[in-house]
Amino acid sequence: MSKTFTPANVSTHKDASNGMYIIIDENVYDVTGFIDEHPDGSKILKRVAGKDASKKFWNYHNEGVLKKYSERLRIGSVGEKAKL
Ligand code: HEM
Repeated sequence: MSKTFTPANVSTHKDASNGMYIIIDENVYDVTGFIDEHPDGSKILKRVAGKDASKKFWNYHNEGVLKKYSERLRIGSVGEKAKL
């Protein structure tokens, strides 16, 4: 299932109480259940929860990482209007 989120909506998902979402390019990922598995640790991911992390993501990963994890973590995309 794919939803459309506004950046403002994603920004409310910044800690465990409401789930942790991050934006990479035009997509939204729910990393709540992934944070403790992240190979470089949870801290760095918690710091960008609720935000657009595209620049940082592409500093450290390649397309293959997104391909591998998209099916599990992608929950939708960023659009002008939230269709929740
Ligand atoms: C959907 C989100 C993310 C996924 C699925 C993910 C996955 C991974 C994986 C699989 C690795 C191991 C190295 C590799 O296979 O390339 C890794 C390393 C790393 N990740 Fe992430 N990551 C995510 C988001 C982020 C974000 C937002 C940041 C920074 C704010 C970050 C920072 C790092 C760093 C610094 C490393 C270590 C790179 C290195 O050793 O060269 N990651 N991540």
